[in-house]
Amino acid sequence: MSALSLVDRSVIEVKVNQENILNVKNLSIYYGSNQAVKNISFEIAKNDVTALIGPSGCGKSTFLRSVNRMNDLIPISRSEGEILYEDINILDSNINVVALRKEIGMVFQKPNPFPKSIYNNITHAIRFSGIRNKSVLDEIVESSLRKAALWDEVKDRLHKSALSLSGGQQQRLCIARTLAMKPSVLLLDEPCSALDPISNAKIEELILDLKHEYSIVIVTHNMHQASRISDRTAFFLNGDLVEYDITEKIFTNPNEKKTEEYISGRFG
Ligand SMILES: Nc1ncnc2c1ncn2[C@@H]1O[C@H](COP(=O)(O)OP(=O)(O)OP(=O)(O)O)[C@@H](O)[C@H]1O
Repeated sequence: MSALSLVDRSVIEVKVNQENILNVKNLSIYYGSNQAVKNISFEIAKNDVTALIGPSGCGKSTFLRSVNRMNDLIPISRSEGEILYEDINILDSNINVVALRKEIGMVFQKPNPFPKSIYNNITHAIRFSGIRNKSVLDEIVESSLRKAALWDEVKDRLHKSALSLSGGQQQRLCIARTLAMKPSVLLLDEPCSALDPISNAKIEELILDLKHEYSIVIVTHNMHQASRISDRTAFFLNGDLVEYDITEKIFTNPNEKKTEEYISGRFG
């Protein structure tokens, strides 16, 4: 038996005992009559990095947005099925969406800091929720920026505009802003696609660090990125979940021919 297969087995054994944080059951999502996600079911493990891959338009972002109900903002969107988070169906009409988005935070493709200071970007939502004590806010700002690996770069200019930061720093600020809400799940929609290779590497390093504390779901078009940072990978095609498995398996020995064709660059 090769050393690699021994490693694979131990990885799989650990994962089997892992707790799930999200349980997707028979989920379908429509925009008017267009069904963008087709009756998918899978479980997302706690403290894993789960990558969603697949060609453009296959439903990755639609699925990701449904996990913190961002699709609610699109009037023609509707969904069927369930996404269970701690046994609560996120899609229920009586869910407190504001509270849900604190628990399940989202970072978008393009860094979108507020046109405010670095400090105020972090504290904006927290102050809104009623926390005004300066030393508490200072502590949250420092710990969030440290977790996002940005503190050392900005600690001397917290009151400067966030827009003065580089693209990569802005994206880490957006991650820090999300972390400040103390989420348990982080949804990342192509967070590196607008960034240079060095910023990209920093975000990947950060994701690997954050997964000890958070469960992370990331949409990426970058196959190398998915294989470098994720524990499990879900391959979407035309709204179907074609295959979902341990990342190493998907990238070395997928079950489905379509998965193999996609990851080897034959389409998409
Ligand atoms: N706001 C919207 N209104 C109507 N249809 C939409 C909307 N957003 C997405 N769709 C449709 O849903 C389907 C899935 O799109 P989605 O953006 O989820 O795919 P994706 O896999 O994330 O693509 P990409 O990799 O290009 O971001 C596509 O047919 C798309 O046209």
